[in-house]
Amino acid sequence: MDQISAAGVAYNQDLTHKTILVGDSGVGKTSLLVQFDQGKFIPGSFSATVGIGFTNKVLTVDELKVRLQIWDTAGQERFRSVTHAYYRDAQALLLLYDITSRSSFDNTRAWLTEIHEYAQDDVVIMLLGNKEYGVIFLETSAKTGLNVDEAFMTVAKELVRRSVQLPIEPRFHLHDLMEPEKESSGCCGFS
Ligand SMILES: Nc1nc2c(ncn2[C@@H]2O[C@H](COP(=O)(O)OP(=O)(O)OP(=O)(O)O)[C@@H](O)[C@H]2O)c(=O)[nH]1
Repeated sequence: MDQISAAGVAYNQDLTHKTILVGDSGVGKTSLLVQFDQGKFIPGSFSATVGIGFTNKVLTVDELKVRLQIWDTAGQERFRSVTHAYYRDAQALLLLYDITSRSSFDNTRAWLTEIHEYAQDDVVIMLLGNKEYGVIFLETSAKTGLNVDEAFMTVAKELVRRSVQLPIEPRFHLHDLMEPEKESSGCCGFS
């Protein structure tokens, strides 16, 4: 039955939205889902997903419960035909690439071609750049203005954060240089 959110949106909370993670092997699909589901990252040796499995998550959007059934697929080429079979029922697809791997980004074009071929026309598609270089990362569009303000604001915030964390302190204090106070002889004091 439809529920009305605080924002006046009618939405059936009983619906489960099939959401699929796709992308090259090793881009981090399983790791992303584990992080989202369990809030942890297990570094170490990479074991490629074989087959397909799902995790259920319920999110709250404007006070509405949104049920996601998130499928983690195997990125290896030999499992591709299995993955295609799942595209048809998907309401959302998260296409991952690894920002440290150029080939995984180049291959997103082929992934999108497959998505357009096998998935529903109105599927929600999100491109995600996973992993990190230890630098701030944002994608922008000078055309649409996407993240343009955010890019400069993010840098400005980081500059402020660093200056707050690392205040410029004098390396020594004046009183460290002064001779220890001599015992007052009483001869020269002011009274
Ligand atoms: N540094 C770093 N390593 C990551 C990140 N995400 C995943 N990894 C590592 O990348 C390797 C591959 O991650 P997986 O999550 O198994 O990749 P996958 O996309 O599920 O791979 P397939 O199952 O073969 O499709 C593992 O060694 C992870 O620990 C990340 O955000 N940062």
